[in-house]
Amino acid sequence: MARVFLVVMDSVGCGGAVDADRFFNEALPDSGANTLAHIAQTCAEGHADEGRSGPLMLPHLDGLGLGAAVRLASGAQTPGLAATPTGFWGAANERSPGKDTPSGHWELAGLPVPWDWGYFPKGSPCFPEDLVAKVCELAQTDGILGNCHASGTVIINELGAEHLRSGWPICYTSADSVFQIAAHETHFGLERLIDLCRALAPSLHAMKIGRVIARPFVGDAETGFERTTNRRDFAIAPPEPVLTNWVQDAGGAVLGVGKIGDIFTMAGIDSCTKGSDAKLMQDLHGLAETAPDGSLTFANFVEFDSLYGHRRDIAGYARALEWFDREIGAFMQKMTPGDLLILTADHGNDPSWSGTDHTRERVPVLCAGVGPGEAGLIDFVDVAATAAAHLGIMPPRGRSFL
Ligand SMILES: O=P(O)(O)O[C@H]1O[C@H](CO)[C@@H](O)[C@H]1O
Ligand SMILES: [Mn+2]
Ligand SMILES: [Mn+2]
Repeated sequence: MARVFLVVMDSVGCGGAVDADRFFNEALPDSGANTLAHIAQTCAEGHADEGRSGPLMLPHLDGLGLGAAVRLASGAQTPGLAATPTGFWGAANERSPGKDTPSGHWELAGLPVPWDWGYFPKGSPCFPEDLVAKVCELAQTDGILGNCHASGTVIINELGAEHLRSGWPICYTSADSVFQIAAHETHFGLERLIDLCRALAPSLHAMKIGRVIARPFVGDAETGFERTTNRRDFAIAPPEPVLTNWVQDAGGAVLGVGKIGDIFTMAGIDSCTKGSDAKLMQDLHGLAETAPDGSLTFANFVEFDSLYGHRRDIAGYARALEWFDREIGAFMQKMTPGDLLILTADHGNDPSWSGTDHTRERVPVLCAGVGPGEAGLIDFVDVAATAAAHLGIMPPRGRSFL
């Protein structure tokens, strides 16, 4: 019996990317950004004690080789992460010209991004007039709000009241190839927001903008505004078959957990569950019991990134890692002979860094169900090749490191 559980810890990078100097947060290059090392160092200094305390405690992940992977990737100090690995571990470098979620996931699934993504310039307005006109026509509004680079939680608090008054959608972007629309779930309407994003997506994809994202929120000016989990992403489809297709074509079931369905536009995916990370973790535990022989379970846990990395919340990120570590320890107890668990990440999002955008970093690659052993410094596509080879599939790209 062979099964693969490929689990992406969104944004849990480990520094050391060879081209970090070509990626930026505000005006600062990402060289030196290191999500895991900087969290571990801040925890050890006693400066990340909200809702937790002391050095970063990740016994299961560190036991597989997390600290060793950080040190290999970047040479950084990893206080608290000092175990001798019992898993099969390494660190992977990304080649795609992008440090966002689709770039990372496509490449982990065997397809480096074959084009340059489109981006919107800094400043305001940042969107072309014809795009703004199209939004207004589809939304039936006289204008849009935002029209700039922004953090999603900041901009709804700045413009939420104005949005309720005018009814105009809040449109913003980031350092990633995204066009995001925030709108109130009841005042603007959730379905209306999702329909608007769906209708806009083809024109934005033609500009090589990777995703149109609906960002619904609730609340009012007095109590404050808060995003809901009803986010929807309309992404460009991968232009070539990826790991999910390889497995499906070989007759295996492909079970998505979390954003995976959106990221791959359901290409090669039989079913996908959604919800908070806590709910997704229950789904993952359930799949340990039910995923069939020959299957790929492909999961993404996004809250490291969306709740803590972009918000530059070091203590929150540490809490999320410690929760995940406990859960993954319980998951490993449920694994049966022939199961391969691969834990990795899609990019960095160093919560100690300047700005609010992702950071270009290597990512840890940790395997349970095999080992112990060392994969060394590998490429993102080798993750796909390893997963495929474990299921008896000859990978068209990459090299299995097992
Ligand atoms: O600030 P928020 O809205 O969370 O946006 C973040 O989420 C986007 C999509 O994942 C990224 O491009 C980043 O800018
Ligand atoms: Mn991501
Ligand atoms: Mn992100």
